[in-house]
Amino acid sequence: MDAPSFIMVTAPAKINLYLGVHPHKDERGYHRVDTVMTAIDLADTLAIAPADELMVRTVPEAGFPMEENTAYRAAVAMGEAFGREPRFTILIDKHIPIKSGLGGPSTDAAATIKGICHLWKIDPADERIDRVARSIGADVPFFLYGPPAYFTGAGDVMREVFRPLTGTPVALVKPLDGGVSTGEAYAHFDADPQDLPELDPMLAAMREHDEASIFAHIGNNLASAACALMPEIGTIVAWMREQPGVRAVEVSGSGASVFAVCDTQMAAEAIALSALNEHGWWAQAAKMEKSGPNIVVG
Ligand SMILES: C[C@](O)(CO)[C@H](O)COP(=O)(O)OP(=O)(O)OC[C@H]1O[C@@H](n2ccc(N)nc2=O)[C@H](O)[C@@H]1O
Ligand SMILES: Nc1ncnc2c1ncn2[C@@H]1O[C@H](COP(=O)(O)OP(=O)(O)OP(=O)(O)O)[C@@H](O)[C@H]1O
Repeated sequence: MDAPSFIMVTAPAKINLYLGVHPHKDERGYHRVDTVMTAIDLADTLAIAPADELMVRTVPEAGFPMEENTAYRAAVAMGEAFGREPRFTILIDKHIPIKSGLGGPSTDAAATIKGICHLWKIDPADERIDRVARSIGADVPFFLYGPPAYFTGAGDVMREVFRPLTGTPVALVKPLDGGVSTGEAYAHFDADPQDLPELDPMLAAMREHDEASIFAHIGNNLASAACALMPEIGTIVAWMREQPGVRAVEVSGSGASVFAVCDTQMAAEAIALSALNEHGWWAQAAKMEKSGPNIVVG
């Protein structure tokens, strides 16, 4: 059988089990951040095929120019880093909502980088890859590594990898329309900085794979900026805390999504259903995953 003329790459979302934003910034204006992230099984899918020129399309259609798409920017950056022309058609099936704090733009970029590595037969461990990833966005390196991990620097420097929490159920809920822009959330944080949640107990719990302790130490000091920019997020947090079968609730990254770690998949699905039916919010049940983007065809 002939090899397929395209590859398919899954691009899973993430949630931040811990996010601690420090008040000081680096020379680029990026905040120092400590974060523990895990991938989840809500995913975009990318089809990447060799073509005459670089073209990126999304379904549903994006309301911004293709050149601004992180997948396009990642392909251009790969071309520059490896001295080749990135001639591909990239079709992205979008399932991860935009401005949701679930890392959609970043995972699409990481999936593009992994896909191009595969097509150009580049070792993904090549040192140029990490630089390309960081040039697209702070969350992109996480998606290249995959398992739950502790990142520091601007949230783009990997410090420690942990055992996956694969299969742990989560309910995701966000306001139906709109979201929070990451840049605006950080700007709001500067105007009203918040204390750091405790990091060491979370890292110890991740090392010991102690689920009860991990979920007891979930925290995010960017959450109040997200809630200030979009007060409905605070309503969702309070509502989710009252739902049965919930172990922990937190805003993911810069919002607008809120996640609840649940006892069972059924509890996560019941929460998603009530959020949708009773409040008209966007909602989805998901599970924690063990890796970032994966090539599934090709
Ligand atoms: C909120 C998180 O998702 C938590 O994982 C990340 O910190 C954000 O990662 P991201 O979406 O990949 O962010 P980027 O696209 O790199 O940055 C968007 C904007 O957020 C702000 N930003 C981002 C990361 C960081 N450590 N400090 C910042 O101040 C900057 O204004 C930047 O222009
Ligand atoms: N592949 C992509 N998918 C979605 N949005 C993209 C993509 N590429 C670029 N964008 C731009 O990114 C903007 C959203 O980025 P932003 O970082 O604010 O939100 P996010 O979806 O919450 O991502 P994150 O969780 O990484 O912070 C969109 O409004 C759009 O203009």
